[in-house]
Amino acid sequence: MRSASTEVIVVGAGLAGLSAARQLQAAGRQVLVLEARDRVGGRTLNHALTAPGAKPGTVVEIGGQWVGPTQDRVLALIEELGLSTFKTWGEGRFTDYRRGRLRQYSGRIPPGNLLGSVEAQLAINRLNRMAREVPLAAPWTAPRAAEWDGQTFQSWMDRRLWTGGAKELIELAIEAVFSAQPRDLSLLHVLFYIHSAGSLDLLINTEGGAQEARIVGGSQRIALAMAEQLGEAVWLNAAVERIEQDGQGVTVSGAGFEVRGQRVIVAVPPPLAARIRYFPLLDGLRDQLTQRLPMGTVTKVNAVYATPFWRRAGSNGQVTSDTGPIKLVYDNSPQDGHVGILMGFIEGSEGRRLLRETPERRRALALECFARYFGPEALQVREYIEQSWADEEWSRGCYASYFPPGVWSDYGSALREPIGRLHWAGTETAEVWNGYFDGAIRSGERAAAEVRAQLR
Ligand SMILES: Cc1cc2nc3c(=O)[nH]c(=O)nc-3n(C[C@H](O)[C@H](O)[C@H](O)COP(=O)(O)OP(=O)(O)OC[C@H]3O[C@@H](n4cnc5c(N)ncnc54)[C@H](O)[C@@H]3O)c2cc1C
Repeated sequence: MRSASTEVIVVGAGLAGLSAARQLQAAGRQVLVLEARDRVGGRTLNHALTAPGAKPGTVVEIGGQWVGPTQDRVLALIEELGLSTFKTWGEGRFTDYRRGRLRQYSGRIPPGNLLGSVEAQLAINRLNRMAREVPLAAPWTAPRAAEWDGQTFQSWMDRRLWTGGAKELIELAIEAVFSAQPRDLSLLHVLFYIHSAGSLDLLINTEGGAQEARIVGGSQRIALAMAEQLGEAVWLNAAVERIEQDGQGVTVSGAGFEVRGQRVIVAVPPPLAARIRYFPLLDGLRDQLTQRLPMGTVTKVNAVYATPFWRRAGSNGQVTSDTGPIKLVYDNSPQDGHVGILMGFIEGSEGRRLLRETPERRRALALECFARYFGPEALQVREYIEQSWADEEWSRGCYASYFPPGVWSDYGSALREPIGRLHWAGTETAEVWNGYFDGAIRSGERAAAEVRAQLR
């Protein structure tokens, strides 16, 4: 039995947990991070390429990867850790595939869909305005919270959007941001998320938005660098099963380990937090909240080629499509482009539909999409990497939890509120950039500040 005693125990070595631990250690506090997996980084994960022609050590991300403007905490952390970023590849024309037609275009508006694009932009402006009315700390106190949390985003689209083109574009944006369908999401949650990021434009744009830049060496380096600084304060293969509070402190345990501390920060996604057993029992409101925060569904596909051949044809590698399973594609090649990588997302309903398919069938369907957008050269793949996040024991979905109708209104107050010696972190608890790296880091720093205020 491995055992230890410390001041603060952090459950989860994702960006939230590691940021919390880092802050506490910097403040001179004793801290121990317990991580279920045999690695740190949670929803960030680098994959070392094995494709012939790939330089040794070249990685591609199979979890989260981008950072962008206004994500100030993650950008500052990247700098503090001595890491750097590079721009997402954007030179060349965009590709749109719709109703069986392939078109390349420059600028932001896909051709042949002018009315739909104009209506979609008006809808985005309207959503941005509505979002500003949602208080980030307490979305359920928005003046129209009852109305907005009483409907799905799909109901709003059905009432407000007239053209098929606008419906398709807005639906694609929702799938891209939440890896869920408009029918799954509360309108209030969509508005909260937009305000949390700043605007829907910031959420969906590459240049000037959340997809603007990548991290040299892969995004998992942020977590790896923090874990290196924390050294022996991070225990891997330590899945927390039980958290027991008493008058003097708290005992956190799992198979083969037990740790005693003063405070605990639980920095795992809400559905995973619900799988830990708590003594005394958590109150019903908190437990029912975590029963109602499902994770999105996404499989991320990276296909490696000898060269980024689409660039020769004037394409920037970015695709929007009405035909799945991959409806969004990016050029994910390494910074120097010595091999080419196309990355596609299988999101929401498409992702759910393919969960029970064989890996061979998923691969065939994914490559069929790349070939549809970039021609038969896209079948000459040197390495194919797919990551299904719903199948991951310690994530059970991605990009993050989402709020169905009514959850913010009836349960929102239980999201961050500490319970005795328990504090809650994780990107799902963030006010700013909820669901993103930046939100995860902010949540960890907020939880660390809460704990510091309690420790004598
Ligand atoms: C495919 C994909 C693409 C994404 N794209 C982006 C992007 O481009 N930009 C962006 O900003 N964000 C992106 N995201 C979201 C981003 O990755 C997350 O918001 C962020 O990494 C969450 O960090 P976290 O620390 O809150 O949670 P996590 O990373 O989930 O960390 C939680 C940790 O807790 C551990 N854990 C769980 N249960 C237990 C337990 N019982 N005991 C011990 N440990 C436990 C887990 O193993 C994990 O390491 C993406 C995510 C995915 C999957």
